[in-house]
Amino acid sequence: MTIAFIHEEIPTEQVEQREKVLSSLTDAVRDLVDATIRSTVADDELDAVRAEVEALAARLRAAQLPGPAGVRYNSEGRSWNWGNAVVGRGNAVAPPVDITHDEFGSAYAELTLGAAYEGPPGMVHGGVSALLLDQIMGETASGFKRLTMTGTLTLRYRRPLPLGPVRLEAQIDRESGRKITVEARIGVPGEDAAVEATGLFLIPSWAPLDESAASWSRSAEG
Ligand SMILES: CCCCC/C=C\C/C=C\C/C=C\C/C=C\CCCC(=O)SCCNC(=O)CCNC(=O)[C@H](O)C(C)(C)COP(=O)(O)OP(=O)(O)OC[C@H]1O[C@@H](n2cnc3c(N)ncnc32)[C@H](O)[C@@H]1OP(=O)(O)O
Repeated sequence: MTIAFIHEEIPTEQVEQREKVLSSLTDAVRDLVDATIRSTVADDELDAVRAEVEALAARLRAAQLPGPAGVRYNSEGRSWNWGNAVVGRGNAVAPPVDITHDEFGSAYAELTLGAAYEGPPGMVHGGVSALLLDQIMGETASGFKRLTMTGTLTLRYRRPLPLGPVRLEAQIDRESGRKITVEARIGVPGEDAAVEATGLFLIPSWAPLDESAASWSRSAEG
């Protein structure tokens, strides 16, 4: 197994320009996903749209990475993970979340979950809540200054969470050596939590305890 960050020497300004353009495309694709789920147009119209979508995919495939997007960084300390399943700016499958880190050890996010994230009728899928919680908790544990991986995630689903606006909050509860315990919750803004989470995040034994991003390019062999 190898976990490696990719050093790519692209100026930050260029990364940010690309990210802006890519994010707009991603938003449009998310809208396409929502429109597809909720469309009631006739079957032949669905078929005509499919043909156009296939043509668009072919245009994007004109130049492709050989595999997933990975996590990349430049020597100015800018990193980008556009394929990430939760926060990837190029990933329309990812919920539209933007996490704010208050200070080291605490974070929050507010977003709206639409039809693409449904589990029980009209409710957020429990796995989507877990996905969002795992990410905000992982980022909180890491603080972007050390590599952390989810070891154990415990969730308590207290009440159904309706689709619509949601708020996530996370904070570090305690730390001991390579173990960081994070508490988090997701719910309707201003209401009691729908899901409460406790997670044990681990700094892998092969990773430094605290290090700047640049040296995380080393690999784990195991
Ligand atoms: C180049 C720079 C780029 C810059 C990028 C900037 C930022 C990007 C970086 C980070 C991003 C920020 C945040 C991350 C955001 C989101 C998080 C996403 C989270 C994930 O999506 S992540 C995928 C799911 N996750 C896994 O894929 C883990 C698979 N697994 C392993 O990789 C190993 O298993 C590991 C590493 C967990 C442990 O391995 P290890 O060798 O380090 O530790 P070892 O086994 O020796 O155990 C030492 C002590 O931990 C205890 N322990 C071990 N495992 C435990 C467990 N699972 N639960 C509870 N306790 C556990 C033992 O019981 C012992 O305890 P004691 O010392 O008390 O005996």
